[in-house]
Amino acid sequence: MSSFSDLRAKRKTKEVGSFLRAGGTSQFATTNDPISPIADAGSESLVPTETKSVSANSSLYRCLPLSVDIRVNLEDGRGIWAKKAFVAGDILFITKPHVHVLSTRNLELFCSSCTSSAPEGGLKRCTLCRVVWYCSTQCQNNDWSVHKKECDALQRWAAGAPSLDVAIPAEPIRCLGRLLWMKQKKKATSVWAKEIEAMQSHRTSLPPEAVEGHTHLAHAVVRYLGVNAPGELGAFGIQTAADIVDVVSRFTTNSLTLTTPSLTPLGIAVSPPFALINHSCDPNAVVVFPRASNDSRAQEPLMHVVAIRDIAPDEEIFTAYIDTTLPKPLRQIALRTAYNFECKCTLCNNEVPRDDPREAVDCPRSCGGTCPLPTEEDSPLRCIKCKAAVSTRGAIIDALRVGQEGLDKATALQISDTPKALQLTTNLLPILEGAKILPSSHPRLALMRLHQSLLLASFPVTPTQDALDNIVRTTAACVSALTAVLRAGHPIRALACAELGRLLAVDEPAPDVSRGKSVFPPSGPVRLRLAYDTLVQARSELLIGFGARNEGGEVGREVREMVVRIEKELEVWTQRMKDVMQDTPKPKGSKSLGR
Ligand SMILES: C[S@@+](CC[C@H](N)C(=O)[O-])C[C@H]1O[C@@H](n2cnc3c(N)ncnc32)[C@H](O)[C@@H]1O
Repeated sequence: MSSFSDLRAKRKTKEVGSFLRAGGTSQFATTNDPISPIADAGSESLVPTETKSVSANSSLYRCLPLSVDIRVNLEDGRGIWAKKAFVAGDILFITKPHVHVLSTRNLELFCSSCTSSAPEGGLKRCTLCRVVWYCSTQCQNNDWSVHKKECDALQRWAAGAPSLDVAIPAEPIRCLGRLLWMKQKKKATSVWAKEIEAMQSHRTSLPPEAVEGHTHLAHAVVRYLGVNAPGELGAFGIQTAADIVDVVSRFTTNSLTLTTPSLTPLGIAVSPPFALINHSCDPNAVVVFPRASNDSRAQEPLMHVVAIRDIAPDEEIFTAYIDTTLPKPLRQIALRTAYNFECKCTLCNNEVPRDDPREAVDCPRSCGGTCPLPTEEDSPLRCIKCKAAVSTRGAIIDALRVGQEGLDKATALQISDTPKALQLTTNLLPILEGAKILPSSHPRLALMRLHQSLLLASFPVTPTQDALDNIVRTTAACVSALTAVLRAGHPIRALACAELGRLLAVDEPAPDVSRGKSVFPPSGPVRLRLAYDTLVQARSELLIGFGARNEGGEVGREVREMVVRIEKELEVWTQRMKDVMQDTPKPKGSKSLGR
């Protein structure tokens, strides 16, 4: 079994300590925008009328395999479509982002080039800017052609910073800086630059609040580049104010979150081929950075787009830009503000499925049915199944409000003041439970997931059986709630299941074998058997979410090793039991079995 020291070693940095991460399931990082006719590879303007294939005359996006193509339609602009059938776990395509940067707090923990965590000898810092770190000389050399510009800019920025906490520019500024330096180096006529230029911009339809944000970002980027006069921006292909707004809008609409193989956010990436994929709240594909065993370290980060359900030929491929565990009203707000569109996916189009587990309370008579969450202007609430009236509408609305406020506060405090954040989640969860809000509904599920990650982050050095059982129970509750809202094989659900298996396999400080099977979590060999079954289930889901050909990615391979180890332990245990049975003297008159 795993020991606590193993568990703690895993948690040494909060980044790699857990298979789980709190928060959303967003694949895109930031955003904003609507649909404009888009120039294809040969800069031929396409006016979208009906769904139309554009890949035949395209010289761009060479990394896309023949099994998919780019089509354009009025509803959502360009998108990627399947040309053949795929099954869940198939890798649709693999690509390296055109640019990526680490978020500031990860700069010292991961290699800025290949994004691996520190090797045994530690990372080496660039001695000039003292901001970026590399795992090897090879990675430093690979990055130098862009970093040499970035290095000067980082030094200039630090010299002009009024205080230490703003001595490093925020990641959107650094990412846009790298994008523009690379564009300058590759030349505007390169395929690389044309792919960046072809990404969708929402410049002409930005809402006023987005314009303000874009303007701030544009000013900061210009300062970071060290540009003194507008004319100097011509070197980056920027001639007018509209051009710079386009650059920022393309970035915010199309950038995505760079993650570890276990989905912990690492920074931001921009990949034009991946940015062709449209959104659905019930996606058929995901993007992951799984570190396949055959991917070379120097090539990383490599993003893999993986089918999480079977996809038929001529079906559009969708990923989710936002957290799909959120209820429809919150998903719609997130998509409108960040991506400028109204989602009409299968999940949003259904006039809110009245029993959507993302937004429901239990039946007041506990008949097994549910009632949709109340809103201020709703008519009387009734259980969908037995029609019992809910008399606690005011209390539910209060619990939802308090839960959301507390979630925002605890999320903001999770790193700077973990104990306070944990106190908040501990106090809030019973309020939501008391109001009968389903564990899979918002904000209860988000609070539970945050609570779980805070428990893990503050796991005692020598935990008691109670502390271990408590985190196992919380993780099991998260798995069960995620199972209600995410399909089997979704990477978040798969990781949660792997985390539960791993925790169940941790050595118990004080096993109580008399506990019985009906108590959760069980103890002793029953617990070990449950750990085994949970890890086997996790592995089958990881093989989908992180790609079957990738063996479920780095986490899938780790889980397989755990399964093999536990299998051996179970064998030893069974053998010991047999030995004990054989050594036990038989009561007089009893017949031996098998004779
Ligand atoms: C990352 S881009 C996706 C590719 C984009 N359609 C294109 O033509 O380049 C994101 C933008 O595509 C559009 N989009 C994506 N999914 C959509 C959907 N489900 N419905 C409508 N528009 C969508 C929105 O304008 C969004 O801001």
